[in-house]
Amino acid sequence: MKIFTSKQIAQIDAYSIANEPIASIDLMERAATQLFFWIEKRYSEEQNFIIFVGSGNNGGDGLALARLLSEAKYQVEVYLVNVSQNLSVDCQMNLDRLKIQNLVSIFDISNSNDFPIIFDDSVVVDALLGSGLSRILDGLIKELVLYINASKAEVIAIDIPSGLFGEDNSLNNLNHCIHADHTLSFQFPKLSFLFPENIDCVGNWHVLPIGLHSRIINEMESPYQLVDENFIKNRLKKRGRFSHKGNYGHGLLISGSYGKMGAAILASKAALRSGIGLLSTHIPRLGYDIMQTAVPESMVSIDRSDIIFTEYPNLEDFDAIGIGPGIDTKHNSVRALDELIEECDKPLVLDADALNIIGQNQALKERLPKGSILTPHIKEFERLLGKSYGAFDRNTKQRDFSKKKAVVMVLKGAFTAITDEKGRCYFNPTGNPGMATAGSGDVLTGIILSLLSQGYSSSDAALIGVYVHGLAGDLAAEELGQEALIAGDIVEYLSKAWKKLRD
Ligand SMILES: NC(=O)C1=CN([C@@H]2O[C@H](COP(=O)(O)OP(=O)(O)OC[C@H]3O[C@@H](n4cnc5c(N)ncnc54)[C@H](OP(=O)(O)O)[C@@H]3O)[C@@H](O)[C@H]2O)[C@H](O)CC1
Ligand SMILES: [K+]
Repeated sequence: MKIFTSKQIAQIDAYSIANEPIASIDLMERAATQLFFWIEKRYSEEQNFIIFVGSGNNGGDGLALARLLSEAKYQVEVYLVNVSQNLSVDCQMNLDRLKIQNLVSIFDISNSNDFPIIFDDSVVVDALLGSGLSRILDGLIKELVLYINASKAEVIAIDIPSGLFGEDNSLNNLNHCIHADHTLSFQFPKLSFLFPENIDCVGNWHVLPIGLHSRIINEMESPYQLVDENFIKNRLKKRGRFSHKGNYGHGLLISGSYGKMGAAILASKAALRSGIGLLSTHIPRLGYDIMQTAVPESMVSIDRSDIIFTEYPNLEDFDAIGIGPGIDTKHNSVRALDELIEECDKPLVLDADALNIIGQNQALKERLPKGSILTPHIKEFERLLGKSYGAFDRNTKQRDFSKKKAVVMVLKGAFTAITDEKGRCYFNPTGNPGMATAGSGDVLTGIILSLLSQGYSSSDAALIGVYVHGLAGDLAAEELGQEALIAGDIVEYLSKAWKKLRD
């Protein structure tokens, strides 16, 4: 699913109104009806709703919802905060309709003495401001937002939590935005919902389709996309009946150091559980017995050093290379990585300590082979590209870097962001907080190495790898719970995850 900016969504609205065609008041009614259906499924008629309404079309949605809820016998009170004095045309029309219906008490809020008592068991609907937000909140509306946030009542935000921008919240104070339990967003999620730092504002978000025009949605370009299962399934290659292990590539994984052999084991197992034909794992000498015992399916390449990575085998023999998990950042490893980056003309995935080394040696960053995949978490990302003002800024940096260096970058976290050499950004929906556990990243590196070795392009290897890694984590968490989940479980559940994708 493409993700559009608030400006683009306004254009899509206008196009739909002109070309469906549909009157804007009827589009608002359609939106409010979808809100009503969502609420009706979850709350009994005894539930009382306090709906806070602003002066724009977001407020109009709230007023139309108030009418539909009261018609269905829900208890509803409406509080109108006439922030900019003039109501939008459709907001005014819905206010008039609500007054004519005469079932709902409507109160004005002109100062903080007018704020109602919010009981813990009320449900608050936030229809103060939507995508028309043009500046950060201040004055009465900020006070009201703080007041709502201090209550224990459940909060449902319409379209977007009031005060939150659809894209860039770098200069925003997130404490001054509504903290919703649920956000009901029309047709598309907003870009800002996909940035982990906004999670307290957005809560659980749900997309409500309102039938915006498909032609404009198909034609309008966006660099942002939210991945789904079909998107991934369509990228999978068939495994032919007559194929043999030579068809699925030979990968080289450079991983592990004294005390960190677990990283090499996890990444190797993950590669082998993701369809690779042959795997060689290059490890320091003292890890030999451990590796041969724990992962007999992998061949072993031994470093001259007992404890760290200082050299690598002839790269000619391999289809792809993965380097980083547990290699440490000692002087000789830095030198060996430097040499490898200089020489490597094979698809390459760099993770963990390989990224830390590059972060400390910025010249290496300039020499990354085109098509390389970098898989940092946020700390590693900052070491590579510096601090950011916020998630949007960070995402822009990531896209720019991918484009400038023609590399794929995977910023790991909730909604892992994958950027490609065209500056496009794909957000991954799978995964859960239980996967924030030691070794989880090593597993991802193994999966991506496996896919690269099988001949997938860098961007497909990253997209499929991140998706299946998250899916395996989700399937594992379903059975084991998030707390108990360890990286080895992600490896164990890869088989179920791949099967699900092959169904
Ligand atoms: N997506 C869809 O297809 C549909 C969306 N709908 C709903 O419409 C809103 C967007 O409505 P819009 O009227 O454009 O915007 P808002 O309701 O957010 O409000 C705009 C007014 O608020 C003022 N404003 C802006 N920022 C602030 C602020 N910080 N403090 C106070 N007031 C503010 C703004 O004033 P300006 O001075 O900036 O002009 C406007 O007066 C969307 O979110 C959906 O909920 C449709 O119902 C159906 C289709
Ligand atoms: K809102």
